[in-house]
Amino acid sequence: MHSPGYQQLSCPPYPPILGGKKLLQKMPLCHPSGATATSLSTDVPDTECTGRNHTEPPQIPGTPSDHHTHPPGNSTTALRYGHKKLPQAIIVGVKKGGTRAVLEFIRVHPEVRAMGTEPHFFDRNYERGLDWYRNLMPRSLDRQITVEKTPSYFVTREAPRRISHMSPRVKLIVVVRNPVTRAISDYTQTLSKKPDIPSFSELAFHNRTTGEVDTSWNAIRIGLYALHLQPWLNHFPISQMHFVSGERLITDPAGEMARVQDFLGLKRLVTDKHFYFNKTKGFPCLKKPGGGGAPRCLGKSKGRTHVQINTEDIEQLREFYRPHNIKFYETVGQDFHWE
Ligand SMILES: Nc1ncnc2c1ncn2[C@@H]1O[C@H](COP(=O)(O)OS(=O)(=O)O)[C@@H](OP(=O)(O)O)[C@H]1O
Repeated sequence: MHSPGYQQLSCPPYPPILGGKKLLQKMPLCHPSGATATSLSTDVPDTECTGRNHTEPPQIPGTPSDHHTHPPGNSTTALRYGHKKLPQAIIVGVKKGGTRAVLEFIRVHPEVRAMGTEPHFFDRNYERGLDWYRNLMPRSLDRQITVEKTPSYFVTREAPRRISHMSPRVKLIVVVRNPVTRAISDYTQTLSKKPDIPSFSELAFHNRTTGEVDTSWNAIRIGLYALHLQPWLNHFPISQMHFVSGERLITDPAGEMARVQDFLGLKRLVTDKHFYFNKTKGFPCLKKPGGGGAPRCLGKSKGRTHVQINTEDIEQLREFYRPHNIKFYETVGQDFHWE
């Protein structure tokens, strides 16, 4: 996890919120003390190392530090001679899909510069303007592309219009995962912060006996991918969107990242040589390039043990999502095999 300094928050505690479901909706995020932004996400590049502690320093927008990036060979050059650009590619979703893994893996590429934290510009900070947004980005050389990730964009109604207004040619990456597993992952995360919330089943179903699913609960609603995709298609051709399988990202990270690099028009430099399977974590992790130093796994909040949910509930949710999944597969022309 992050260092204590990273976790220190400068805003007051939230007022008590009544009702379990509200507790599970996204609340405005506090920011690390000293940050000038009010709503940068706490989903930071919380990579952990095998062998030594490798916590990254806090990101303070607008300061000329290089912690936005991992150090590929030419990052120093980019820092000295580069300039801040609006992103040419954005990982727009989905929450708990595997977005941090894609960002950390793609930023290994020497032609990629990435912002480490989530700026939440197109949902929470839009009124701050494009100059504010650009200033958050790391410096990059002309040939390098700038990438950011904010998974809540995918379910933000205004985001497609706002993003296309910024740049109609921006490339969009969506990391999708079985919506049932995604919902359980989302709930597990909330439960870890608020242990007193109602059970998953109480929140997921209006009526447990009839199996009527409560689509107003965010953890369920986010998984209606076909629904959320429609507004994007009013602003972007589907060819400008790339869908990463959150499942394959775990079983074959190099394969998924090859497709991401192709989509971004990058040479396939992030390959199977960069990954190893960490048995303790149960996930692929990054090898340290050149063999020196420690390898890097994502942090403890990535790859949590999920809350146990009874099989009938899971089966009912699978049934519920099936037609939505099929519509999604048809729209994107790809079968993710979530049945
Ligand atoms: N290599 C690797 N290491 C660790 N975790 C990995 C990896 N690849 C994918 N994942 C999956 O990423 C899930 C978290 O998704 P996100 O990063 O999108 O979460 S967040 O929305 O930013 O909070 C996280 O979900 P949980 O397993 O539920 O914790 C992981 O399953």
